[in-house]
Amino acid sequence: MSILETKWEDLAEVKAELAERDWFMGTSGNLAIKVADEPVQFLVTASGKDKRKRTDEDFLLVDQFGRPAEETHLKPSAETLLHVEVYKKTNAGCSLHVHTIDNNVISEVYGDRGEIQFKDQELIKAFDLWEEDAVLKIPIIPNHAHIPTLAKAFSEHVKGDTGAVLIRNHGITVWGRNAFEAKKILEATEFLFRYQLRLLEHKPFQLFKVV
Ligand SMILES: CSCCC(=O)C(=O)COP(=O)(O)O
Ligand SMILES: [Zn+2]
Repeated sequence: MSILETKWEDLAEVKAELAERDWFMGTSGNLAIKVADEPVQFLVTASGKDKRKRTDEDFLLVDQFGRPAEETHLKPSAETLLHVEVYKKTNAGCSLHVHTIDNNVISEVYGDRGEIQFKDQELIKAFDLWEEDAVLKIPIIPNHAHIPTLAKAFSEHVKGDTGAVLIRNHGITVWGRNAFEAKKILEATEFLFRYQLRLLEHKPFQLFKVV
C-alpha cells in the first residue's frame, strides 16, 4: 500500500469508530491526517457529507493551505483551516473535530472563563500529565462564523504536538502525533466532560470551585 492509501485507511478506521459512537450528528465533524511533510499535504473529510457512511469520496488530499492538491469535484471541510493550523504549527499527524452534546454543554457552562480545568482525574494522563498535582487546561474559544477568524483564535492555542480546543456551542478539535493518539485524546476529553456534567448534577457547588 502507498503512504496515501495507508493514511486513508487509518483515517477511515478512526471515522468508523467515531461514527460508532454517534459523534457525527447532522453531518457535523471533520477529520484530517497528514500524508506528507515539506510541503505539508493532508487528507481531510469532504464537506457536508454524512460521516457515518463509508465511500470512496470521504476524503480529499489538500495542500498546506487547505486547497485541493489534485483535480476534484469534492469540497474540503468548511473547517479545513483549523486543521491547517495544526500541521503548520506542530508535528501532529492527525486532527479530529466532533460536535457532541457534552462538549457543547461544557463549552457553554465554562465559556465565560475561557477554559475548563481538570485536576485529580486519572484520565488527564492521556495528555501526558503524570504529576500528582497536574492540571489539564482546555481552552474555550468563541464560535466565530468567519472561518479565518475562528482559525486565528484557534491557532493561539495550538502549541504542542498534542492538544485540544473547545469551540463554544460548536464542538472540539483535538490533535495528536498519530491517529491513535488523536483518538485517545478525543475519548479522554469526552470522558472528562461527561464526568464533569455528572458531577455538577450531584455537587452543583463544584462549578464555583477554583482549581
Ligand atoms: C452541519 S455542522 C456545521 C459545520 C460544522 O461545524 C462541521 O463540523 C462540519 O462541516 P464540514 O464542512 O466539515 O462538513
Ligand atoms: Zn464543526
